[in-house]
Amino acid sequence: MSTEQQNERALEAGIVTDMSGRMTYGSYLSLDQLLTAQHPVSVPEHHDELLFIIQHQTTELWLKQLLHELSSARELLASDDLREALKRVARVKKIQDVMTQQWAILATLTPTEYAQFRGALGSSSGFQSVQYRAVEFALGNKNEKMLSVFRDHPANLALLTAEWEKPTLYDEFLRYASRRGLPIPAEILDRDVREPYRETPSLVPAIREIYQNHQENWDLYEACEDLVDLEDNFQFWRFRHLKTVARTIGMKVGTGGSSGVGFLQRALDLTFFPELYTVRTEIGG
Ligand code: HEM
Ligand SMILES: N[C@@H](CC(=O)c1ccccc1NC=O)C(=O)O
Repeated sequence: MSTEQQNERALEAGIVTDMSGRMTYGSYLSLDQLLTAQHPVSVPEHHDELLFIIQHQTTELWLKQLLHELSSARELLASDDLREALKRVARVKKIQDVMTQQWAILATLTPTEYAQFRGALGSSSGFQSVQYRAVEFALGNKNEKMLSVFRDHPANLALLTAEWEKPTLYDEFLRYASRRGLPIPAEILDRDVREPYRETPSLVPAIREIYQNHQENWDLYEACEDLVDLEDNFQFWRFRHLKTVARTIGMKVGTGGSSGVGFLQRALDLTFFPELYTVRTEIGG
């Protein structure tokens, strides 16, 4: 009887099994490091703490990719390549979908289970995620006060300070639109990019022009809708976080010292691209 008939696949003669001195799957991906970087702190170790760690680590990996794509999108806009920039944004949107869906896994953690190891987490909190904060900054939610959280970690402080000083994705988009001849006001083009982006009524006519004459401005029109998708997706992530927190710790204060649910609720009032929403009120008269 052949091995196939015994429900076992035969290895082909060409398949490399002597890996000595070669690049391997594990070495290329640094799996020895990645898969030994889960260190539960509960004593005795709680079964569900591994899930809690992996959910955060996978999110951090995706945040790293988001930063990579967003930085590239900004650079492409600065070099007038809107089409390529929108490819980056398309990928960002897909990653956001995965990050939002991922909450469903952590939602299987019951309040009783979480309470059994929450105490071991001390004052650590997602509030201290430097990559999350960098993504918020890249999208326009700048907040100088956040830098102090990282004052004891020079590399993180440097990463976030660099992000704080950079124009946001929206800044780069509006600069590009200005170069394309749209009437972007000087107060936008000259704004201090370290400040949170604030709604600017004098920008609305330029956005209205894009939406009203969308056939003539098709790529800009598409870009605006992509940005709205991106903001939508970001809010979905925030909302799932809030709802997961509510079902897991109720109205308890957070380990990071905030009020918890109330603090997260207020993040839902923040907007990255306010004029893209304002224009909707005016469309169609
Ligand atoms: C049971 C699971 C979770 C609970 C109970 C929880 C709870 C909280 C609370 C209460 C805060 C407010 C800050 C504080 O006082 O601690 C917070 C902030 C935060 N958490 Fe979580 N969290 C959970 C899971 C996650 C996961 C999986 C991530 C993914 C990285 C995450 C990322 C964040 C971020 C980025 C913030 C800051 C949000 C902001 O500044 O608006 N959290 N979380
Ligand atoms: N802030 C959470 C703890 C928490 O979720 C957490 C703890 C350490 C590292 C990341 C976390 N995730 C989100 O805040 C709490 O208050 O229970």
